[in-house]
This record gives sequence, C-alpha cells and structure tokens, in this order.
Amino acid sequence: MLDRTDTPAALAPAAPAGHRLDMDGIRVRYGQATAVDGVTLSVEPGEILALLGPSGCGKTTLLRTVAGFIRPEAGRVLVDGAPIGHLPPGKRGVGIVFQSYALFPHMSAAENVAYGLEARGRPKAEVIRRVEAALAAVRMEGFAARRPRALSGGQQQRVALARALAIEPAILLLDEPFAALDRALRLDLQLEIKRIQRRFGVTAVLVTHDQDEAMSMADRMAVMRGGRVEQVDAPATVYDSPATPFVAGFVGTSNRLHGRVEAREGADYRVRLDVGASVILASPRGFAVGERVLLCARPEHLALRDATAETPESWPARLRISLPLGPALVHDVEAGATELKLHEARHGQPPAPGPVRVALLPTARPALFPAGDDA
Ligand SMILES: Nc1ncnc2c1ncn2[C@@H]1O[C@H](COP(=O)(O)OP(=O)(O)OP(=O)(O)O)[C@@H](O)[C@H]1O
Repeated sequence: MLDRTDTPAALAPAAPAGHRLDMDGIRVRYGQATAVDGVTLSVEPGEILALLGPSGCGKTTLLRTVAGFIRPEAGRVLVDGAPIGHLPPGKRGVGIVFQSYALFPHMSAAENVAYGLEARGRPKAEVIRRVEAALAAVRMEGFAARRPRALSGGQQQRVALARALAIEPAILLLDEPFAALDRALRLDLQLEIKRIQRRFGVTAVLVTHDQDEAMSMADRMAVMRGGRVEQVDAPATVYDSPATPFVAGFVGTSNRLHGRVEAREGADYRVRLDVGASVILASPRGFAVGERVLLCARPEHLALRDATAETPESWPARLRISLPLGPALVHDVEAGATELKLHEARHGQPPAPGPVRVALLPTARPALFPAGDDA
C-alpha cells in the first residue's frame, strides 16, 4: 500500500485498495458485566467508521476484540469475509494507534516504525524502503533519527501512525488517537489521518467519545450505549434523523418537549405540546391519536418570537440570556420547568432577557418518539 509513495503516482487519488471488516454478533463479558452486547457492524473497504458513545459503553472493548487482544464470548470478526478469530494480534493485519503514543523511548522514530516490520521478518532493504515511505506519508521524513522525547506529542502520534501503516494493515484501528493532543495539534492530525486514509484507501475504525471528531472524520458513525449500537449511519443522517432519544441527545444538542398526538392530518401529526402549543409534525414512525410523544428539536429548529405575538404554534417562555457566537446567537430559554437552547442567525445586538415566545420553525423536521423511548 505505502509503496505507492515511491512514485509521483502517490499523489493520485486513492485506489479502492481497502479491505472489508465485519463484526458479527460480538459479545464480551468481564465477569458478570456485559461490556459488548451482541454488536454486528460492517466497515466497507476504504471507509472510516467511528465508534462513538459515552465512557464505558464498550467502544474500546469492541476495538480490542477486533485487534485480537480480547476473545469474545460470542460472535466473529471477519476480514474480507474470512474469520480471523483464531489469529493472534500480530497476524491479523491490523495496525493500531493508541491514545498514548506507545513508542519505544530508546528507539529513534525510524527504529520505532521498523519494529513491526522486523518482527515480521521482512528483508532489510524492504524495511528501509517501507520506513522511509511511512515516515514520508505522515510528513516526518526529516525526523527519522529523533528519539520520541525530542518530538512533540503531535509528532509522536504521527510516528505511531507511520508505525501502524508501515505493516500495510488491512484494517487501521484508532483508539482515541487525538485525546492527548491540544486543539490545534488535534486538528492537524485529524486532517493528516483523513488525508492518508483517503489516499491509500485504508479501512479504519476510530474510537472516540467526541461527537465533533466523529462527525468530521467518519464516513459513518455507530453510536453505542451500554454495549449496544443504537444507530449506525452517515454523520448527517444521525444528526438529522436520530434513531432514539439517546442518540438525539448524545449527538448534537437536543431540546426535549413532551406532548400528546391530537390528530392525524394527512401524512402528518398534530401534537399538543405540554409547554402550551399545537404543532404539525411529520414522522416516519406511526403514532396513535392520544399517544404520549417526545419531540427532540435541534436548537436551530426553534425561533424566538415577541412575547405579544401569540399564535397557536408558539408558546410562552422567558429568555434568560443570549450569547453572541460570531454570526450566531445562542438563546438560553425556560418554558416552565423545560429548559431550551435556541440557535439563530444574529442581526445586531442580542435581545434583552425577559418574556418571549418560542416557535417551532415550519421548515424544521424534529424527531418524534413514543414517550416510552425516553430513557
Ligand atoms: N479489564 C476489565 N475488567 C473489567 N471490566 C472492564 C475491563 N475493561 C473494561 N471494563 C468495563 O467494561 C465496560 C466497557 O468498557 P470500555 O473501556 O470498552 O468502554 P469505552 O466505551 O471504551 O469507555 P471509555 O470511553 O471510557 O474508554 C465498562 O463498564 C468498563 O468499566
């Protein structure tokens, strides 16, 4: 794979060289506790799949199962359709980049990158060639002789990435690789990994608890909770059409409004919100008239209205504060016991705190769930 860096053709767009990864019904238990609870996921050749979820949801356990450090109680890991469960980590064709750089401190950058190749008994000339190519791919060719302690955190992580890529892995596993880096370095390395991944068509799994990172890096994201996958979709789909209230709250900000279905109007529902408004909503789900529902509205789905502009589809509230964020305004609003966040374009000065009304924008497509899904 990295051999393509040997020629100017290395600058050509990615060839579809990636491999397919399947996780099929993976279950992992630590004693009595189930850490991964029957996860089935596929990663297409050349795709980055992010495993996103709160601390303890099983992301790292799932990744380590793919890597071969953990033997699952049930389920299979397959690469290009062939089970790899019987293979030890070193024989699985996976490259791993961890949160901590995990470089050998007494070895130079080049020696660190060479390590995996030498352990696999590759001929010396090939090792030299691949180390050079891997360091060049992460733009660290000028640092080959440096020890890790003479490199910044971001540079060390680039070397760790070069080491993972040098073995030409079928699958690249990234376990919170940016967590130890400050914001600027993090963005640098995110771009770097995305660039390399695109260029070489590497299939990758990225573990992160950072939704922005998952949004920007991943082709698809699997949102996990309690050892299970609640949704796997393209980032924009997860944001626009969350599968569960948990996903709606974990990915992006979600305003939760309870209500009751008043009537069916064609393909839409008229919902009476508890905050005191009646709104028309579309939903792919089916609801019965009278059913209790939960509306999850994004901050940009809602708008402030004048306190005197009473309409059936808006409700009374109090503006606590408006924060100008460049060209936008974030309003912090309370409607009885319900707290709401609104996001609007800013025109001039922020409005003063006090009585307002809040309306659901007619173009908004908030997610609607049965009230019982609210957990
Ligand atoms: N070696 C272990 N022994 C016992 N329990 C463990 C072990 N490793 C993880 N767990 C538990 O398994 C569950 C899943 O842990 P895991 O590290 O996979 O979650 P995670 O989503 O990666 O979390 P984080 O984002 O905090 O790294 C957690 O409840 C955790 O406490």
